[in-house]
Amino acid sequence: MGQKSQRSSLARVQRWVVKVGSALVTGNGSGLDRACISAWADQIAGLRKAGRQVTVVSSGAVAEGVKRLGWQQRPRAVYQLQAAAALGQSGLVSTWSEGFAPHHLMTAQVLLTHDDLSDRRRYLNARSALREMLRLGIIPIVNENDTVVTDEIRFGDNDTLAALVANLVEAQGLLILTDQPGMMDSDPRDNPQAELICEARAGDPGLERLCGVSPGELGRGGMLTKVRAAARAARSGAYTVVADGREQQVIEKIAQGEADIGTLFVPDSEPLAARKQWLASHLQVAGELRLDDGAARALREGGKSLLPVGVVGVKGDFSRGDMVVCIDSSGLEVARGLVGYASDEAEMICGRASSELEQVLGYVDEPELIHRDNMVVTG
Ligand SMILES: Nc1ncnc2c1ncn2[C@@H]1O[C@H](COP(=O)(O)OP(=O)(O)O)[C@@H](O)[C@H]1O
Ligand SMILES: N[C@@H](CCC(=O)OP(=O)(O)O)C(=O)O
Repeated sequence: MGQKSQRSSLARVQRWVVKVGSALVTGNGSGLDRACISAWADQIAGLRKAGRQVTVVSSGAVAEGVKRLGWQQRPRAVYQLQAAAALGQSGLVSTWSEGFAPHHLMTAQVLLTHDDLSDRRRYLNARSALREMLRLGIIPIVNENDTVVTDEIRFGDNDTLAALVANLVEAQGLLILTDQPGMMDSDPRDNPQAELICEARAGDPGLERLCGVSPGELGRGGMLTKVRAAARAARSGAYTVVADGREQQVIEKIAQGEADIGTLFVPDSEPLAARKQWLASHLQVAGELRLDDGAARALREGGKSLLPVGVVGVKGDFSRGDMVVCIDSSGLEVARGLVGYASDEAEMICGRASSELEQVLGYVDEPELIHRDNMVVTG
């Protein structure tokens, strides 16, 4: 596929994660840039209005805290960074909230540590809380919980955090806004002649060599963490775009699939295949569905969705969207996937025809218990 068609796929992305770096958010450390934040909020509100979901990952807590304290430079001591982050974060989140207020959109502060995404229970909590916020039309404003992190549980940079959030909410697009037009063929701070790379393959090992060694004065990761974030986001099938957050209507243009803006990192495999791979290896299992022989065969041989009628037993306490394993009558795993109904609902509808769901539950979310797009056959 050519560049144009890949770009135009961005116009179909329904769920975005938009990450903005410290230098941008704080006008290069001179204090929260209300005009920029409000302009991004306007564009994100436009996406919401069109029925698209957006999670914001915003850096800038430390830079803003340092500015408010009147310190001349970023401190090194962890306790000073933590104090600065706590101070800056409250200003950061209230400025985002003011930006969305004219659009009557509510924001919610979400502070995460690495542990939250590596521990199964906390991972599921973070996932269901974020998905519920998106469902309710709230804009989550995510940052690392800098005030409590120690080195072992630190993401370290928000590019990594944003990619993990993209995996978590199953975003199809990750937009990383920074202070450069995109990824250049060398670090523009060392080489003013550096040229923009319009499109690259996410995960291409050659890309890392084109990244300068250190970030800007306020940033944490530089381009290297953005390139790695693109590779990570691609594992769940997401496109990544790195672009200049100061460019007029940047979010809108990218979400419309406009070419010639920023760098597009294209996932290696088709989004669905990548997502299935990720499903198979990255999510913790929350429950189990026992299938009858017909259903086990339909999944293994027919590539079909799992319908409630083929399920004979439900184990575990899970919510809609959680990962469950499907087991055949001899206890062997057949498949795993994201379940369409919570465990109490699944118990009520198992063994029933899809046409009976409304009568049993009083509503129908979808006729399948696990849609084939959300499932990977494992045995
Ligand atoms: N190949 C490259 N293309 C663009 N920027 C690069 C490249 N290599 C290194 N950089 C540096 O990365 C910086 C952006 O990263 P960083 O300072 O961490 O910003 P942010 O706060 O947006 O995350 C740029 O200002 C640039 O100097
Ligand atoms: N959590 C930190 C951000 C760290 C970070 O990654 O910054 P950046 O490289 O500017 O995205 C803060 O809010 O200050």
